[in-house]
Amino acid sequence: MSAVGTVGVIGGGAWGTALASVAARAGRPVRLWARDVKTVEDINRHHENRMRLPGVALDAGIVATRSLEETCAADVLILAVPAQAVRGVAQEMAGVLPAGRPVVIAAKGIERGTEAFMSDVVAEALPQAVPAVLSGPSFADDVAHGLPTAVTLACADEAVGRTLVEAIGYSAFRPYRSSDLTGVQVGGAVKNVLAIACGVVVGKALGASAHAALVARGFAELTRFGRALGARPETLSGLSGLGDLVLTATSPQSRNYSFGVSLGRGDTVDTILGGRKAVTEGVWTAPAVVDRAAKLDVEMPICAAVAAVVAGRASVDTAIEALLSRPFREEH
Ligand SMILES: NC(=O)C1=CN([C@@H]2O[C@H](COP(=O)(O)OP(=O)(O)OC[C@H]3O[C@@H](n4cnc5c(N)ncnc54)[C@H](O)[C@@H]3O)[C@@H](O)[C@H]2O)C=CC1
Ligand SMILES: O=C(CO)COP(=O)(O)O
Repeated sequence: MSAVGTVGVIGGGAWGTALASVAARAGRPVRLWARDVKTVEDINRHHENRMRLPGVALDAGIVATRSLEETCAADVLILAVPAQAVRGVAQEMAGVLPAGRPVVIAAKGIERGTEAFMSDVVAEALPQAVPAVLSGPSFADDVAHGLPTAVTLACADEAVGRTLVEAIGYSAFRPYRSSDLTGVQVGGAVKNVLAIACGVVVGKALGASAHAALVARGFAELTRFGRALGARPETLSGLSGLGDLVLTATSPQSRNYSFGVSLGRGDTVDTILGGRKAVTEGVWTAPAVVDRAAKLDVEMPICAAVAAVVAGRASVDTAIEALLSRPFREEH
């Protein structure tokens, strides 16, 4: 792959907007596709995404558009819509994306119904793309404000991976290269589900010891699942795995964690989701993780508890009771 000129970002949410800022800071002309007309107007007129990333001044070189074709003409694409929307958007892109273009998947989750990882969804819906995955501990707000961040960027083709790192990396946004797409996606998907569980523990005031235990046992689940899928251990304990779990499972800035805190305080799933515009990926990925893990015969009791609570099959108290009643066992 030759040097990168323009970057096209697909998705006008907080993360797409933050990544557009990153690419602009890395010196790339950026085109950002958003479905929502108000977002497009906002970015072009006011250089701000007031709906999804308020208070962040955007580089005037970022041009927003509703034309997928225009955006897909860029040298590199970043796909930053919510995980459950990736297939539909990728199918739309299929008609306009030139062959051989790298598509960096920035969504974190597993597709419901198929239990597919995002790179598999893209491989099916957008076969002409060269898939890559960007994931790691990185809140959109931090990244957009230029605070230091390190992430993992995985691509099976090493040369393309290097070019992508050069295309979007700059001093405060540091992508580490990897070829382990599976491992990177396992971390990004599972940590959101575990962050909900950790939020519940905090919302119910079960104590810092319980919170730490849940992070560690959650990481054991994430690792078991990843190993069964062929992920590399060093990926799971790296930025996109343990790194992102630590961030998301402990910070009120996280939408998944704060969703869990509200659940723990007694709010219902419908009330919490009804009151927020931003996506809470763990809610949608929890059942997909559990179904995929069952097929692999991998035990994931914390993820199963979250899936049961969000589906209304168990109350928070019943789910906690069930976890605390499990037999004692060897630690692994
Ligand atoms: N916000 C963050 O700090 C980070 C988010 N991510 C991931 O990025 C993905 C997107 O998240 P955010 O941008 O934060 O969400 P958001 O809730 O801020 O925005 C979602 C955007 O997607 C658009 N959208 C929804 N369905 C769509 C569809 N079918 N077609 C086109 N556009 C659609 C919405 O209009 C909205 O602009 C998620 O998978 C999330 O886990 C990853 C790292 C950090
Ligand atoms: O993925 C993220 C940070 O790395 C964002 O987490 P939330 O979606 O929970 O806010």
